Amino acid sequence: MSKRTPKMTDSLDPGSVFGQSIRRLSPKDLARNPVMMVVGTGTLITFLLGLSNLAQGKPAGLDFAICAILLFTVLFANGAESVAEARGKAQAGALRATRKDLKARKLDGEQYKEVAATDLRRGDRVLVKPNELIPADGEIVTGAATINESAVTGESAPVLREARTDNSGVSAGTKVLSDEIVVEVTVDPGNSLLDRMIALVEGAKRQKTPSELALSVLLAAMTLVFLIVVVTLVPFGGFVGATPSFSVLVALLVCLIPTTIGGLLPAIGIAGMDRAMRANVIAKSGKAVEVAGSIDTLLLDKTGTITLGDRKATAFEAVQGVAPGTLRDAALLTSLADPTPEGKSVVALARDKGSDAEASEGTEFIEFSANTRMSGVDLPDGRILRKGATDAIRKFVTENGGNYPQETDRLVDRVAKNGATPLVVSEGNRVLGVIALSDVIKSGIKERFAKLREMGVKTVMITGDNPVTAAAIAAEAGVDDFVAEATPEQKLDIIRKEQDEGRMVAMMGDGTNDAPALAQADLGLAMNSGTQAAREAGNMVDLDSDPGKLLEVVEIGKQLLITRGSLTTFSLANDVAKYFAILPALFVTSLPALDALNVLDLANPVSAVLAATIFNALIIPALIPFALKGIQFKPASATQLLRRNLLIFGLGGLLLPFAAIKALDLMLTVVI
Ligand SMILES: Nc1ncnc2c1ncn2[C@@H]1O[C@H](COP(=O)(O)OP(=O)(O)OP(=O)(O)O)[C@@H](O)[C@H]1O
Ligand SMILES: [K+]
Ligand SMILES: [Mg+2]
Repeated sequence: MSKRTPKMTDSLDPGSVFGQSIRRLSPKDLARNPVMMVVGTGTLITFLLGLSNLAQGKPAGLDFAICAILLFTVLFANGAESVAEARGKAQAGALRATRKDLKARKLDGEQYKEVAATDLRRGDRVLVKPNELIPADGEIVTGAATINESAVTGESAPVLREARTDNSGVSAGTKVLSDEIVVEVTVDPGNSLLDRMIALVEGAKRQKTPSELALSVLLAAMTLVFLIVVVTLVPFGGFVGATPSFSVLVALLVCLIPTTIGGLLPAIGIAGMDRAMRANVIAKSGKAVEVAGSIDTLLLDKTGTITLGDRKATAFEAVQGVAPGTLRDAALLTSLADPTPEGKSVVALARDKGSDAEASEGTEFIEFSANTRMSGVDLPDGRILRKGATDAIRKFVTENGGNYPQETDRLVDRVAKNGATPLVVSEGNRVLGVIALSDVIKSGIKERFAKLREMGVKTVMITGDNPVTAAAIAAEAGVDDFVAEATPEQKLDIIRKEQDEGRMVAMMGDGTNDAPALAQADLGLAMNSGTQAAREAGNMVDLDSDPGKLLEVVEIGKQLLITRGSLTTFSLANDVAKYFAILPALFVTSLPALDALNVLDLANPVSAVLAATIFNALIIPALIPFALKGIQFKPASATQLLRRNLLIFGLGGLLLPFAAIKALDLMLTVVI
C-alpha cells in the first residue's frame, strides 16, 4: 500500500508549539478541561500566597516553587495538545499543498471561462483536459478518463474514473492522463474533506467524542471529590494541632487529581485522527475513529470491494434450441444503452463475435437499477429483451407466463462456480442463454480478513449477485459469511438487525446504492473513488479506495481506545504514591505516628512535597510520545488486551512514582 513519507517531526516548530501552550493558558481554554482548570487556579493562588507572605516579611520560597511547578504542569498539558495538533496540521497541509493555485475551466452551457479553483462552488461544472489537474473535489458527469491520483494517495499507477459508475469520484489536485471529462464540483471552497478534517484537528472546533466526554466527567468528579477531601483536611489538621501551609494543600490537591490523563486526553484523541490521516483515511469526526476500535461486524459488498469490480463479459452460453447468434445479438441490444462497465463489455464481446445488430428507431431502453437488477430494451417490433440477475429474470419470465428451463440453472451454475457473475438473457417470456461476467478478487484480501478475525471482527459479504457466485467468491476471499441476492433495503435491514443485537457494524462501499447502508452503519467507510452520495453518507473516506483499509482503521481505533485506557490506568495508579509522599509530610510534625506512612523515607516535608509535584508535572511530557504514537498494539481480543494493559500500566503506574519521587527527593536535598 502506498504511503506518503511522513515528515511530521521535521515540520514540528517548537516555537509555535510553545506559543500555543502559552495561549492555551487563557481561562476560556482552561475551562474546557476541569482538571487543568484546577491546576491553573492553584497556580494563581500559590502565586498570590507567595506575594502576601513576601509583603508580610514571611518566607515565600515554597509558595513560589509550588506555583512554578504547577504552571509547568499546565504548560506541559497544553504542550501535549499543541504537539498533537501541529502534527495533524502538517499532515493535512501536505495533502492540501497539492490543491493550491489550481485553475479551472468553468462551463456555462457550451462555453467555458477560466476561473481560479477557489471561485468554484458546489454544483459548478468544469471541463478538464488531458494532462491537467482536476481543480476541485467532484464527480465525473460526462466521459471517462485515466487519472493519476498520486497527489492524494501517493500511488502513481493510473486509475480509471467514469461518469455514471460507482467510480465517478475525483479529487482536487489529481491529474487527468487521458481523455476530456466534465466534472461536477461537489464541495464549496473550504468545505472539502481535508478542510473539515483540519477543522477537527484544530482545538477550538474540536468536539469531544461521547466516550471522551464520559471520561472527562469522571475525571471532573474525581477532582471534586479530592477537592472536598483536601478542604476537610484543614479543620482536621487544626484539630490535631497541625497547620499545613495553604500552598502545600494546593500541591497535595494537584497531586491527587488525575492531572496526567486530564492533560493527555485531548492529545490522544487528536493523535488518533492524525494516524487515520496518515493511513490516507479522512475521518469526519473523532467519534468515527473511536467507533472503529469497537467494531464487531464488517459488511462488504462484493463487486468493486472484494473483487476488482471491472467485470467483463467473457462468454455467451445459449440454451438448447437457441442459435448462438440470436443470444449474441439479443445480449448486444440489451446493452446498447447500458452505461455500466458490465453493459459496455457485453457490447464489446458481441461486436467481437461479429454482431452487427443496431437499435432501430423507437427502441425504448430500460436502465439497470439495483432494485430490478435487470436492464434491456423494448423494441418497436414488440420484442422485449432483458438481461439481469438469475432470480430477477426467472421472476420476469414466469410472471409473463413463460417457463424457466432447468438447463438455465446448469449454465448459471457453471459460470457461477468460477466466481463469475451470470446474467440471464431473455426475449419475451423465453430464456435465450447466459452471459458470463468475469471478475478478479483483489490480492491479499484473504490475509486481511484473517487478521480481522483474530481481532474478533466478523466479515460478511453482501451482494446482489446469485448465491453460487457469492459462495465461490466468499470461499476464495475467506469471509466468515455471505448474503446473496440482496437489495439495497436488505443491506440496510441486515445492518439494523446486527445493531439491534448489540453489535457495532462497519460498512465499506462505493456505490449510490450503498449510501443508505453507509449512513446507517456505525462506521461507514466510503471509497474516495465512489459516488458523491456514498462519500457523503460515510463518516470516513478512504483516499486509496482500498477495502483492505478497514483493517488499518480498526487497528487505529483499537489503538486509540487502548492508549486512552492504559494511560488512564497509569494516571490513577500514579496518584497513590504521591499520597504516600505528601500526607506524612503534611502532618509529621504534629502526628509523629504518621511517619510510619513515610515509606519512602523522604528527607523532609518540603522536599517531599516538591518531589511529588515535580514528578506530577514531568510525567506528562514523559508520556506524550505514548499518547501520540499510541501504545504498541497486537491483534488480540479485547479481554486479553485489557488484562495485559492492567498489569503493565496499573502495576507500572503504582511502582514507578515511588522510585521517581525518591530519586527527585534525593536530588532536591542536594540542591536545597
Ligand atoms: N448492467 C446490468 N444489467 C443487468 N443486470 C445487471 C447489470 N449489472 C449488474 N446486474 C445484475 O444485478 C446484480 C446486482 O448488481 P448490483 O451492482 O446492484 O450489485 P450489488 O448489490 O452492488 O452487489 P455487488 O456489488 O456485491 O455485486 C448483479 O449481480 C447482476 O446479476
Ligand atoms: K495528579
Ligand atoms: Mg456494488
